[in-house]
Amino acid sequence: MELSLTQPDDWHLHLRDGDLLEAVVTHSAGHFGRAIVMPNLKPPVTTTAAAVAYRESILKALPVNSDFTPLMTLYLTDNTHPDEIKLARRSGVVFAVKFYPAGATTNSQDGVTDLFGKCLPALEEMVEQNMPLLVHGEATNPEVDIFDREKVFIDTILRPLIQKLPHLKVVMEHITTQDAVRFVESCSEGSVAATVTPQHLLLNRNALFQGGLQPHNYCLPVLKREIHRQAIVSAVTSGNKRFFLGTDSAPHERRRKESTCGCAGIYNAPVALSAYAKVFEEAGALDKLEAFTSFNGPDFYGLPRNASKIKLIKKSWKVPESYTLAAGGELVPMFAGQTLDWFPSTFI
Ligand SMILES: NC(=O)N[C@@H](CC(=O)O)C(=O)O
Ligand SMILES: [Zn+2]
Ligand SMILES: [Zn+2]
Repeated sequence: MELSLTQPDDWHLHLRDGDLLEAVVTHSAGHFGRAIVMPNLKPPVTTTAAAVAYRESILKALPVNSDFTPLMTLYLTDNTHPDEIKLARRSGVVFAVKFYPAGATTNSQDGVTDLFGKCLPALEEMVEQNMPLLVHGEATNPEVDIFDREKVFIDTILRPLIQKLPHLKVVMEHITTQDAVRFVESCSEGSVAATVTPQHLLLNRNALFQGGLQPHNYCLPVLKREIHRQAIVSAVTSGNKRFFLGTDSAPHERRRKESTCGCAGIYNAPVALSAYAKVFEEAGALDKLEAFTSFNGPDFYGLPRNASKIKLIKKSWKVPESYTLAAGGELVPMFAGQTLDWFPSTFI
């Protein structure tokens, strides 16, 4: 059996820079037509000039003949000036602005400390420019239980934000809870949407502790209870246009994952399409897969759907145990060493 799909895009991707960029970009470019590239580098991509330069280095790292298109983002800070948003829109290469609450996740130290106090002028300009705000939706108050951070963020930041700026386009990234599903479903289509990762569709929090601590299953927002996983699966397989593919593929070297203070992030780019196909197949909803992978994202962003197609072939393949980096070191992918059922062929 095989499926032919309009070429998918990845609406949430970490490509990093330097050696890591060289190592990972081929995996994303092999399957996806475009990707929204996250700006949480060190230092973060806070200006259009930096986004343009980062885009150049991504294009340089691509295999020859690849027509993969990176869609760049700006990293919102307390000091982002509305003029920077205008510049971003005018550049034609920046497609969204990313809101990291300061301290919420990897490289978020320079993120926002007070959205309503500091960022309203920039957000109002984003409404003007029809520039989406992409949100890492977790409360950062250390007293909030880590498993409740998404829900508390919705109640304290996201709902008030949408009430204040109903015309702001918002993507709640990597949703992990039934609360987020309900919230997104309650908002108007075309103004609020969500991306969903393979790990939050296929794993629950038991996967963090199965047979011992499993650092390669650690990402933020952290995996949740089974009821939440099921709610997210129902949402994406229902065909609701508000949900679309965003892998959140977030490579960290093995030594940084297998460490006394391990980094958050799962490297899933090599397995993402196989993993999504598994979710839809198990839900008996393969007919809804293409909208999730290839239609809902571009429709939300107001971009054309891709013209080319890819094939997913139903045959077993073994995920490599690791990928070796040119400069030494390794990346361990999601489902390392395991067998998956759907094999993504290159473009047809
Ligand atoms: N998801 C993660 O656990 N990590 C991401 C950051 C993010 O998307 O929050 C990273 O950049 O490593
Ligand atoms: Zn995030
Ligand atoms: Zn991410």
